[in-house]
Amino acid sequence: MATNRDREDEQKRVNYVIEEINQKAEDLYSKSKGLKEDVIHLRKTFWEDVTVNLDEPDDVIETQASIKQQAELLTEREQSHGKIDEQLKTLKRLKDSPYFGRIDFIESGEQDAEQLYIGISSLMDRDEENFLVYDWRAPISSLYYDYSPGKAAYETAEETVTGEISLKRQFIIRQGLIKGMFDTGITIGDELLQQALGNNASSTMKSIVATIQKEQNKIIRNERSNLLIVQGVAGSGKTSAALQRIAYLMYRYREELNPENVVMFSPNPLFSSYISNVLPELGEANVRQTTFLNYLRDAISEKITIESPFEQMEYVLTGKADANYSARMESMDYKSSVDFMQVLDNYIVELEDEGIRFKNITFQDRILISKEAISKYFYSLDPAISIPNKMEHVSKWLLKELRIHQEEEKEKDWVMEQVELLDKEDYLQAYYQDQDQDEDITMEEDILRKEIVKRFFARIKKQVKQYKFVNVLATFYKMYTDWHPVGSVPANWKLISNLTAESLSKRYLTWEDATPYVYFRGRILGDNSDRSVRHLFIDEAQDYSAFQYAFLKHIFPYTRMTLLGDINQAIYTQVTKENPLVPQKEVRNYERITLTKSYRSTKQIVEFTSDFAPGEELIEPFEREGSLPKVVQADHSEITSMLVHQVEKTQEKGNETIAIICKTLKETEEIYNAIKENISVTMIDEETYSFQKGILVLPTYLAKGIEFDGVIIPNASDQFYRAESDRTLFYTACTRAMHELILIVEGEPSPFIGEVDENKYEVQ
Ligand SMILES: Nc1ncnc2c1ncn2[C@@H]1O[C@H](COP(=O)(O)OP(=O)(O)OP(=O)(O)O)[C@@H](O)[C@H]1O
Repeated sequence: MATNRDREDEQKRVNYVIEEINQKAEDLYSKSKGLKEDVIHLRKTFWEDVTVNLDEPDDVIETQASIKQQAELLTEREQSHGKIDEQLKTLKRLKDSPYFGRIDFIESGEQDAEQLYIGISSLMDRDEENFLVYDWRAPISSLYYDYSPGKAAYETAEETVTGEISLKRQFIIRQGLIKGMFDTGITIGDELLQQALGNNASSTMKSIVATIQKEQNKIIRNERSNLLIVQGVAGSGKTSAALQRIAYLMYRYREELNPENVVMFSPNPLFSSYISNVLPELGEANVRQTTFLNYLRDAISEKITIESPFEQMEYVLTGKADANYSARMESMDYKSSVDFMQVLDNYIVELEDEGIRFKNITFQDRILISKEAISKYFYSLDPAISIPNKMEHVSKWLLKELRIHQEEEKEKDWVMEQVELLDKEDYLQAYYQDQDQDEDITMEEDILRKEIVKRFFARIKKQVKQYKFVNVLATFYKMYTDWHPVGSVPANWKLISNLTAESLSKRYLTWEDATPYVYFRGRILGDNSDRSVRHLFIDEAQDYSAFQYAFLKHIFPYTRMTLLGDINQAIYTQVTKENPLVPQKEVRNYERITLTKSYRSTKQIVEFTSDFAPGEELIEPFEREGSLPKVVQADHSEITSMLVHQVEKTQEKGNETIAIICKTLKETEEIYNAIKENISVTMIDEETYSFQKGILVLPTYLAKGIEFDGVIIPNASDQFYRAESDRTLFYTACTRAMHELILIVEGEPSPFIGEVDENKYEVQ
């Protein structure tokens, strides 16, 4: 146990460190000021210090060299200034809270313990001799996360260092003052973690560096695996681990990795903004964050509408009355499988001989090069050439043909009409430009005609370079109208084909067709496989289909992947089959880490939700006490007033953010309209990018990955959550709660509540 004396000593050290920080900051500041003045001066006098002489070729070269030298000097000063700015920012962060942990470590063979203080960034003393603070990502800092006092070891690049930890101490330091200090024994739990988890939810996620747990540390520091699969129960810190892992990798590979090399797929835009503070809080820039939907939208770059996964979900949940419901469900199932990729591949093989659709190249409503001619040229090429390479040949051929057309167009009457519309400046510019390029052309009119046609053809040429002459959508459409896959197809294949063709004819891709289409497009036009991406993180990985995984592997063949998810929260039921989170033989060369401890919710909530969790995985609560979940019975007429009453009661207990989580968007809108007159409430939909503390109403699929102080399920009756397929939704909704969970039931409660041991909740 730390004594008062210890605390005084520690505060003295904090004061000393802050003094050092102040001193360093001051030194840096004056250096920075000097540099800033240098930069301003250099910019002002740039030309004065350059010798400009353009008389002779040699002089020109000398002038260039002189400019280059001056520019380099300026860049170097600017960069140093930028670096100092970064250092000053880090010092500012350290000044508030220089560190959060201390380890006393006696290395094997040594006599004395070394005191290591651990914080978000490393800090040397003024003389740059001793570490006052170690960066939490330094190899030695892993001691703090992996061990309690006693025997311990850590890995460096060269060796394993063994020894003994004689003291492990945690701190809460704010504004330079120690607010809390705990010594961790072998058996004592993590008090800092207790405190952190007991706080209210915030509208943005926080970093967890002070309290990373051993299992999480394995994920964060994993450097071996090309594919790291993390199956973790709800609230086990998967997203947190992913973000600290990014910060770790950025530190570890600082020289080679920059934020553009790391991509993170998030479940929805709200989630993206929810997590966007973590990396900056750790002193790192945010990496490329997107949703898979947006990624596909960008990849298509055509005027085609893509259904969002949420719209698909809404259909699955509310579209049962549709006559084509079962066919569509079958279609989703079929198109989510890897087998479907094989179907596309078979179709593509046939396209090598015939069937690719092209578009006419037109100009002013005249066909310059017909689609038939393009097709003929395409299929006359050597069959051994791949389809995308043939496209390249076609593109080059078209550009050549266009040049001939351009020559012909030049002589036509419309060109002269356009020449007359040119303003004076364009006129002169065109004249001089062409004179520079081609001295033979002396006739002014000819020059201007040429310029006009060039301008008009520029757009067509650009489109040809982008392979816009290929009608990918029509070729894809034909797969459903003029072709039949070999092998087994779903029973409703005819109907599925008709439905798909119908939506394609409206330039609409359902979510289940979107990835297959992007894959197909890439196989025809050439994939723009993104080699700049070195690390791909996929959060909520249980919601991706086997097809989508196969596609991602195809697009990012050399990228290291970290998949994080929870099979219990697989709300898109058709995708769980063949999901990499489910252990299986086929996935090779991967490492799998399982997280079983749930940190988000109180022990009472975790014990309640575990009883109806869909899977068999072990779920362990973190020992944080709270009140029992409440099941509140209400008549139809009093549902709204009961909901409002429960919200108010939950607020009175000090909970700031309360989410009313509904099954569908339809239900969300109904509830929102019913209560908005009575309380101040915000509705969250697919377009919502951020939220404030307060009362929110939203569908489960948008609450994914996020947490709230209190959660109220407004319709936890068997009418809403009965089917087995509702289980993951219900589980996901309930596990969003940190401190309070209330379920309102009209009539019979959901059978999932019936599966819970009766003394794990309270009935009202
Ligand atoms: N080591 C830790 N220290 C402090 N807080 C933690 C730790 N691990 C997890 N938490 C907290 O637990 C909560 C859940 O973490 P996170 O959202 O990362 O879990 P998750 O596994 O992604 O959850 P889910 O799958 O349910 O969305 C967060 O509030 C997070 O800050």
